[in-house]
Amino acid sequence: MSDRGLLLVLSGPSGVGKGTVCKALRESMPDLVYSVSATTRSPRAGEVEGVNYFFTSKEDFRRMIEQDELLEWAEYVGNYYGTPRKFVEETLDSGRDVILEIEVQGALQVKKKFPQGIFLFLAPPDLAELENRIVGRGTESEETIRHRMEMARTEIELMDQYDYVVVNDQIECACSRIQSIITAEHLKKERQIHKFRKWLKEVE
Ligand SMILES: Nc1ncnc2c1ncn2[C@@H]1O[C@H](COP(=O)(O)OP(=O)(O)OP(=O)(O)O)[C@@H](O)[C@H]1O
Ligand SMILES: Nc1nc2c(ncn2[C@@H]2O[C@H](COP(=O)(O)O)[C@@H](O)[C@H]2O)c(=O)[nH]1
Repeated sequence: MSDRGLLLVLSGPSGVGKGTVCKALRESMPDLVYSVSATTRSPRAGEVEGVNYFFTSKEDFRRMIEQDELLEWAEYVGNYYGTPRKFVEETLDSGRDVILEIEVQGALQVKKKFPQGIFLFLAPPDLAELENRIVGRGTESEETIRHRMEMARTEIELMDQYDYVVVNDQIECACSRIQSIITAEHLKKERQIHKFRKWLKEVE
């Protein structure tokens, strides 16, 4: 039993609002550390290297896979996305909580390797609203939107593999639901550590 930080995995279909909710959450919980992913996708207008993503060539991404530098990775709608392992492990070891904002295939890989993580599925109020949000963001071509919506139907079927499903109806509500979950998980962990220390004393 250790005092490592909590690993939080925020996942869900494209356009549901993961990035938006995660930003609001980090503003209200400034100690929460965001894991910046690597991707082979091209930057969108306004995206900054090392802040939004580490923008990487396919060749470098393959090298990272071969050298086991990624905690998880997935091919999603024609691009690769992955979580740099070392940063996550070092941050958790330092006792701080880390949040990953990743798609579903990757989240389920993390769950296998790291079952003590907290897995949150951010769900849209309904599919029509999800499509409105992806279209409204104005970053994707019609073909990519179609492909991401197809992925969304499969992803939503996997939501019962998560610890929590949080509906993103309103940003502030979704954010405060996640904050309550994090607080409850911290209390749970403290109780477990307390019980473990008590047990250690008894066997000493
Ligand atoms: N609760 C909400 N109500 C209305 N619009 C929202 C809500 N949450 C997010 N949005 C809007 O939906 C769009 C998609 O949000 P966002 O980019 O955060 O989604 P995402 O899940 O991170 O997408 P992706 O997986 O493609 O990166 C944005 O334009 C955002 O402003
Ligand atoms: N499996 C992973 N998925 C990731 C990671 N970083 C981001 N993502 C997810 O990919 C899709 C598409 O992202 P976009 O920025 O092109 O819209 C989205 O669901 C992201 O959350 C990662 O490291 N691993």
